[in-house]
Amino acid sequence: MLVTLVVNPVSGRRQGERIAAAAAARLTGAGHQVARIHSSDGAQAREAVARDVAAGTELVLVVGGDGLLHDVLPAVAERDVTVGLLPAGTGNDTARALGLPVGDPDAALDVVLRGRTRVVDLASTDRGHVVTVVASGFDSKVNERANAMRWPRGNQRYNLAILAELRTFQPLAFTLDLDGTRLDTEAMLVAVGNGPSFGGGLRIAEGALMDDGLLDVCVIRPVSKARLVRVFPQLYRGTHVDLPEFERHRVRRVHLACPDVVAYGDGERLGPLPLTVTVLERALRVLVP
Ligand SMILES: Nc1ncnc2c1ncn2[C@@H]1O[C@H](COP(=O)(O)OP(=O)(O)OP(=O)(O)O)[C@@H](O)[C@H]1O
Repeated sequence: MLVTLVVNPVSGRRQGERIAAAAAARLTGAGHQVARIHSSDGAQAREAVARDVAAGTELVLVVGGDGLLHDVLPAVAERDVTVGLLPAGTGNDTARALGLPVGDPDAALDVVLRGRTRVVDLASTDRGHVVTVVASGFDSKVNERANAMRWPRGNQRYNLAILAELRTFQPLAFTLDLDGTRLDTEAMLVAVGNGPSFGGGLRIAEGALMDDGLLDVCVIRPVSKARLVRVFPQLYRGTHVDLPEFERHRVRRVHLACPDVVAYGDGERLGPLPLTVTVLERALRVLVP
């Protein structure tokens, strides 16, 4: 089989190179022909993948996190090619949603070599496709703050940004269009889930299925800051969906508007609202356990 290996050397704790080298050796040993893409950013990676897909590669193996897959989605969505994932990122929410082993590159490569495919939907916007969650509100304000900080690095930066945002955050006035029905609502955040989780296992859209032809629009209505801090851990279990402040709408298309709020998709900055998100059914063929 003709395999394209695309690697983000800076994903996670810079483990991409090591995982990619081991994968290339095993794939070659199993008789596959492996072409490695060398890129220094996501846009270059996307262009190179698009070239390989046009030239007939059969499998695009993505070694990185949600961000790298997000970057190459336009080159593989709705194309006659299969995508394999070797999770090497920080969050790896796509891999989690697909039930792939996270933190065990050998086991992830076993999945690739066994080759069971699943066809999943994508969330489509005019700023690219998203495979997991489009999020806007409290979380995107935290992201904006963290991205503007030079210090400290890693998780500590996010923790500081959360504390700073908690001090000033006020519920936001969203206007949503849900398959043609308008909803004006105050919210802490609005997340549009194709998959269930973002941010490394925060199951904000618990119950979202990646192949149901629908997007789960999840609204967290205003809660006090003390309650927000108290219920936050429930996001890791997905049990927040039973709270009275949680509201869900399953739709094919949603338009989100809210002044001074940006949206993130797959953890990458999509830009300021307004934004329309539409389900793109059966758009990605991916290897799963
Ligand atoms: N070849 C590359 N060189 C440098 N940066 C890249 C490359 N490919 C992608 N990137 C960028 O690196 C950033 C992080 O990518 P990635 O998602 O792979 O890792 P992560 O952030 O550690 O994981 P996750 O998104 O799962 O938390 C993304 O913004 C992506 O655009």
